[in-house]
Amino acid sequence: MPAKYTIEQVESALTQLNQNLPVDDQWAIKNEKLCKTFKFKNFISAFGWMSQIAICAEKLEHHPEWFNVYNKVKVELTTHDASGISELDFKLAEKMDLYKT
Ligand SMILES: C[C@H](O)[C@H](O)[C@H]1CNC2=NC(N)=NC(=O)C2=N1
Repeated sequence: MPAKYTIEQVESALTQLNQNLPVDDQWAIKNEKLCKTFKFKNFISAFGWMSQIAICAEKLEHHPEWFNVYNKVKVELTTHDASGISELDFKLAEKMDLYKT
């Protein structure tokens, strides 16, 4: 079972995750979750990306909380088994950025 990250571990991993992202495309911690809203050109692009991430999530055995409306996907990552943020949330976040064109 993944261990819940300490505040220091979250801060450090967040800095690393955001280091190559523009200021308007960064991950943030909100309500103890790793959050970002992804915007696409239309619904098909958003849903295509979600399908790719669904395969990643299955491989990682770690699943996102996300909310899609048309071309936007609001993502809130947390590890239910750890009651907080863990390494798996950062792994999934990396995949999300990687598959976002
Ligand atoms: C057995 C299975 O691996 C676990 O239930 C996984 C599934 N996906 C999960 N996803 C998330 N976000 N948190 C979890 O704790 C979690 N647990």
